[in-house]
Amino acid sequence: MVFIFRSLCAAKQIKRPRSYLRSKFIDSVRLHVKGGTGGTGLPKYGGLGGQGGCVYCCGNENASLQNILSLYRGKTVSAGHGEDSRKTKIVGNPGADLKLEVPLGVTVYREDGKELGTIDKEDETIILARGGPGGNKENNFLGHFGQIHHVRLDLKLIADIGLVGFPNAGKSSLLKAISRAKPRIASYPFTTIKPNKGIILFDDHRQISIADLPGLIEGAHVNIGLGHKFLKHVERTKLLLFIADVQGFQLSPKHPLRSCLETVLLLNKELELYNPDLLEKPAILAVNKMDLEGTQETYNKLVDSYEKIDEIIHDMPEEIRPNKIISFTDIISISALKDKESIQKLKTTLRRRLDEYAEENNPHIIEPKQLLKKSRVVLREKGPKVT
Ligand SMILES: Nc1nc2c(ncn2[C@@H]2O[C@H](COP(=O)(O)OP(=O)(O)OP(=O)(O)O)[C@@H](O)[C@H]2O)c(=O)[nH]1
Repeated sequence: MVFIFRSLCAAKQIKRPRSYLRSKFIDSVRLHVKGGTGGTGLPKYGGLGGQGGCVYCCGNENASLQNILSLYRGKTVSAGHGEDSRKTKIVGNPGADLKLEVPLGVTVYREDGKELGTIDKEDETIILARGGPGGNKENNFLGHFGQIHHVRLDLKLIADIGLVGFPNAGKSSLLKAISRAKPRIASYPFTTIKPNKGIILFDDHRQISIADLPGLIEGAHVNIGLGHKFLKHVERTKLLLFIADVQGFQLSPKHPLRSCLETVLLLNKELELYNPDLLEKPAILAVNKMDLEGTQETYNKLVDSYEKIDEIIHDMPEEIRPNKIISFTDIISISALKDKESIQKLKTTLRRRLDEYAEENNPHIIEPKQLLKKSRVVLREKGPKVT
């Protein structure tokens, strides 16, 4: 009997997924938060009870939602109670606040769906539950309970560039070649199971962040694979970098082999089905694995097809035809593994396009010469008049 039990356990052990598969990326956490109760006042001497502490969250680039979950799973996150007023200490001390450090990009929602705010910068703070007021004349010297809420912390990665591609296209290889990230690379699809973020460094110390979003496959909109689970992370990126294998993509032997053009159209369609607004973002297409033989011809054909895409799209089968076609600002051929020059070219293009995007979207960024001109005009209009 014991033998059978042990062998069953052993069998179970073998079936356990590998450690990297078990290490989950957590991008949403629910918490029960409770502000501290206010301390009791002392009516005889007019003594005031201390205010209850607050629970709040604060932005920290190095924090993760995993940490919060491991600390507070199944527990109530409570701040300290306010101190009662005593004869020797007529004004009670306030209760201790409780600070939760959260990664940048976290949006906080209350149980009623109300959005409390988003943390985009280091040290930005949102109060999750306020402490109750301490006892005073107005409340008959009885301290009040603090607020109690169920809140959801929802993380959307903040990265300048979102890397979008089907499995095995070479996303991890590109991320490794272009940035300092060390993603897992293997010759079989679905190696990447959680988003990876890397930083592209330039010689003049400019840094651009890039996020690799796994799990996107043909049919993700009907929840095949990881579905659209990670696509929410694309929403906050400024630019989309599509990556496609020049040889095309086949999900499994049961599925049709998609050509490179079909792959890009399918990616386009999956994004459209998730959120059509994503198609408005500037996008660049990188065609990967160009070191393989006979790929130049396929690449040339793809570029030609994209030039007259509005004409040929009607001949495409409906399952791969998007309603709106993304217009790529650039189509670049690369080899993430073997051609450093192509990666450098891609890096420069990404930077140029991001700079253009910043200029268009941030009117506060202006050239020094323009700034001087502007301030002269203001001075002439509003400055002291010389008579
Ligand atoms: N010949 C060639 N092979 C490449 C190139 N880039 C990536 N590969 C190979 O393609 C396979 C998949 O590469 P990954 O970087 O893991 O692809 P991925 O898109 O991250 O795959 P998932 O993790 O499944 O999403 C690996 O065997 C790589 O060695 C390239 O430029 N040339």
